[in-house]
Amino acid sequence: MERFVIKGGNPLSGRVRVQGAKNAALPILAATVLAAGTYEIHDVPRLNDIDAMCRILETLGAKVERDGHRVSVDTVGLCESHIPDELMSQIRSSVFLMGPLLARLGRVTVSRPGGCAIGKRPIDLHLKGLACLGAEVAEEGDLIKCRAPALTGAEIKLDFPSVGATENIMMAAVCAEGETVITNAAREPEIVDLAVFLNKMGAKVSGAGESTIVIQGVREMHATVHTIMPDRIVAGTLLIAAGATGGELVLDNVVPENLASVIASLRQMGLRIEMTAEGVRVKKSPVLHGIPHIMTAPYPGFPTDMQPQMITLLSLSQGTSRVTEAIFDSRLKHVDELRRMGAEIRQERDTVTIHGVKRLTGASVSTTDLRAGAALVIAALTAKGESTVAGVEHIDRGYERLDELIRQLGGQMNRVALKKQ
Ligand SMILES: CC(=O)N[C@H]1[C@@H](OP(=O)(O)OP(=O)(O)OC[C@H]2O[C@@H](n3ccc(=O)[nH]c3=O)[C@H](O)[C@@H]2O)O[C@H](CO)[C@@H](O)[C@@H]1O
Ligand SMILES: C=C(OP(=O)(O)O)C(=O)O
Repeated sequence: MERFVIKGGNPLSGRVRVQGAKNAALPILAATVLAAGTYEIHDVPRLNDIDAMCRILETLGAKVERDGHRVSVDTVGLCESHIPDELMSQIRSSVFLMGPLLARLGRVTVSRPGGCAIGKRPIDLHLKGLACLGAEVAEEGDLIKCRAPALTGAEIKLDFPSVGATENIMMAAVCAEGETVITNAAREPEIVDLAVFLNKMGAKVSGAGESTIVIQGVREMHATVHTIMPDRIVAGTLLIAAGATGGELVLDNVVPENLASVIASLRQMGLRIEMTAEGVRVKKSPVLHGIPHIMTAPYPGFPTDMQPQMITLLSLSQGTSRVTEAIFDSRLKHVDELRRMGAEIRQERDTVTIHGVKRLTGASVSTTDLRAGAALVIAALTAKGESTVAGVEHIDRGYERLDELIRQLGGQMNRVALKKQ
């Protein structure tokens, strides 16, 4: 086990190329199962979640080779349709293999997926969608067994625009007989990247990025080469880290449109953000102002994955702000930890009211999820004195070597092994 030891007070400044997106790389790696062949995927971030996905692909019979950010996956020998529980429970994205395995092998057996502990995360919409395409879904104890000798296109209206359900259904439908129409689909940019990948494989997916996605089933698909889109959440986290520490950063490999709601909020607070040819630049701002109310929402709304980092920044901004978490039912666990660092935050169910303070104070804090961890790291980078952040393994799920990056930008952050008791 490791923890981060952070000494606050240094502004983060410099230039960074933002990593490829975890939430695009994971479904795209799962999609390699759809057609036998050797895929080459570039800009895959080096993260715990990617390691876990590669282990699952190997367990299914694929060969995976990694060289830095390049991953090659050979799915010719793929034959296994059961993902063991210890692998399923390591990541949320293990669930993405259901659709592609059903399409390729006609069967799949899984248990409940893991992922960040941010509330109840049922998979009913995934299962309903697969059933609409003709899969027989049986729950036996902890196991979910799906069979579908053939999948048939269908009209599927999602009760909520779930990112994972949209992706799973898209992957199951690409080889189904006939047309599938997904309405109330999620519109996240990672869904567009997945659709681009599937279309390079020979699929016919249109409308990704909009609420209605239409998929014409095809008989044959093939392996391809792809570069993963930039990680909008990592970019947003770094913008907030620069703003909170009073630094100036240039971020390359950013698609500013994908961050529109975050950039709009940061500008409203007084941060100066400019577009560059490669991405964005954030400049020092003398004063930051609170925001009356931010509510998380499906894309293009304010992302739930940026909510914890935003609460840290608002804790250091003048005036009173409110934030409502409307996507997950237990994603405010960082609030207690930020209070221990001197933040003035009151919580009422899923809404927090924040009274900005001038400075936070170093403390020993701990995280049980990825973005809450990022929020605590940012808080520690601004705080007076030293902080320790435990739960580093959660942060490593989504941020590639965050400690090295922060040091490169002038912050004082070290990874320290916890002594065995
Ligand atoms: C690997 C990945 O891409 N993870 C992202 C994905 O997670 P994930 O795909 O799990 O998120 P969803 O969009 O599915 O979940 C959103 C909401 O829908 C509910 N729900 C979802 C599925 C279902 O079958 N039934 C159901 O009720 C969830 O409990 C949650 O309240 O989108 C989330 C919302 O933007 C992000 O926070 C995660 O970073
Ligand atoms: C919640 C997240 O990830 P996951 O869905 O993989 O748990 C996240 O990336 O913030």
